[in-house]
Amino acid sequence: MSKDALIIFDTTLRDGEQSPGASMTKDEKVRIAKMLEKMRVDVIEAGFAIASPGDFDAVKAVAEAVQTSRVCSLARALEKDIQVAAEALQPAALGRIHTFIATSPIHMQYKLQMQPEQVIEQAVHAVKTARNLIDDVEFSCEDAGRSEIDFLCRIVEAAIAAGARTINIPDTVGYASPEQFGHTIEQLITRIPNADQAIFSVHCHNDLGLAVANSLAAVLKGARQVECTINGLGERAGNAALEEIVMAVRTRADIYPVETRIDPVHIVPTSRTVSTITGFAVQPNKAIVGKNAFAHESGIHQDGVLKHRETYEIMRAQDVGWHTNAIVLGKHSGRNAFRTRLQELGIHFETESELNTAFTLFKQLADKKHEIYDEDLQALVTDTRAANAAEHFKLITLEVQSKTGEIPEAKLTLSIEGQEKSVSAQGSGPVDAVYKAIETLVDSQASLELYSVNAITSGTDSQGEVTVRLEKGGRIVNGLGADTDIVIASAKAYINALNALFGAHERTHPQGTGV
Ligand SMILES: CC(=O)SCCNC(=O)CCNC(=O)[C@H](O)C(C)(C)COP(=O)(O)OP(=O)(O)OC[C@H]1O[C@@H](n2cnc3c(N)ncnc32)[C@H](O)[C@@H]1OP(=O)(O)O
Ligand SMILES: CC(C)C(=O)C(=O)O
Ligand SMILES: [Mg+2]
Repeated sequence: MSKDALIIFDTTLRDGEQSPGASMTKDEKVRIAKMLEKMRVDVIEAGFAIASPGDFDAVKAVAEAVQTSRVCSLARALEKDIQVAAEALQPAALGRIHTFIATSPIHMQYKLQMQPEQVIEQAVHAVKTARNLIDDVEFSCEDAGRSEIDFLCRIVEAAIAAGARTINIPDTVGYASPEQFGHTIEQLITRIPNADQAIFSVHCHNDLGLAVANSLAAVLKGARQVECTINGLGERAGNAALEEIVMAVRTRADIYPVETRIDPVHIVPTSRTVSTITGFAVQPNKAIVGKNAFAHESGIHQDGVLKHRETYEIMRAQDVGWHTNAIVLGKHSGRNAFRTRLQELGIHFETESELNTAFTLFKQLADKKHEIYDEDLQALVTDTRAANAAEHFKLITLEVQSKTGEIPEAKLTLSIEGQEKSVSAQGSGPVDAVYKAIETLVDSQASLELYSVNAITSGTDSQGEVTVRLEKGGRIVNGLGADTDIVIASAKAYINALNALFGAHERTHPQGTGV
């Protein structure tokens, strides 16, 4: 089936900038415009030239910087707006003036305070004025989503006759529903006698979360330009998201009879740039560009993806500019994902029982911590190996009391060669109390040469990793312990060092003395 071209009109720099707090400088607009050009966006609406001297300069700068995409400026249906837009677009290799006027009864009566006939007259005059200045003129019926169909047919026919080559039908307040909006487009295209002389475009807002659905419904009924923004940025709840439109028509080529020129590999980098410049974070579950859009945490999905990616992915992460999809280890993960990640990290267990111990420890950790990072896994492997080694000393329970103005106290139960022993001790701090309690039971006669704590990853739910170095009679041993509770990590590290000191694998300093 041969496909029609779907023109992608990006208005991140105009409607996107109308989001409160999203305004951009001239240089920022140029930076984003160059990325849009690289992505092969057909039309870039760079701003509303009459809005301010800064926006005039920005439209002009984008017009100078961009060569292969068409650059557009918005203008009310007023001569002065259109003249200023044309002036800003002077340097453009390919320019477009986009003029508009509202067509809904509520806008005409209360905002414009004009009769419908006057609105048609002003629209025609605006289109003619623009056509005298530039070849490519787009006309929009603002609030078309709430306009009467007969009036829309009349004004659009007049605008086409006046020279508009693109007719844009905006759902300005995001009121439309897909079936109804598709029907509106279908009626306009079939009822307007000169409809074949223009490309029909849609511009949908997301007040009911339907911007993309409405745009795609319109495409099915003959719209061949979609106005959209990166990350769905835009007035109020935003506009249709460019990345969703582009990937929907590409992924469901079986449904949509159109194709875009967009190179989707630039989508994620552009999304990030827009987010950084505007300070509007992308929600993690946002389609295509959200951090979780290609991430899998649950074991059944991970197992499926590892066996055959398409079981849970309808697009390739790399196609839209992600480095890769992601298998995120967490409490819902299964053995297949766990084993695969360990293999990628070069960690191999000798026996299935070691892997099982590690998996049990991993699940315990995942209950305490949202996400398990590679560093967590490495610490966990140390713990597993310690847990599987023949141990003299094993931590059974630990309770620490630490209160402002009171001396910290640790109550500890250790298994020493299979026999459980309990003790309490006080210390200058919680860790000191724990170490005194351990020594009361073990009496190792070793001296503590080093105690250090590191957060393994960032965040307050990060694991603390404790390293302890003990020295006895010239023998030096290190112990490691990791836990989300750093006092427990400290106890584990100390006991791990004691096991090394009294076990078969102690490490001796080459000189046999000191550190
Ligand atoms: C749906 C949309 O996204 S439309 C675009 C919205 N974007 C913006 O408004 C951003 C840029 N806007 C601006 O900087 C300013 O509003 C300006 C420079 C355009 C106009 O500023 P002001 O002259 O001070 O007018 P103000 O904004 O207060 O009111 C808008 C005027 O334009 C009129 N108007 C609104 N739309 C149109 C139109 N499409 N064609 C002609 N006149 C229009 C209004 O009726 C009102 O006229 P009035 O002052 O005679 O009552
Ligand atoms: C100016 C027009 C196209 C607009 O942004 C809208 O109606 O939402
Ligand atoms: Mg809009």
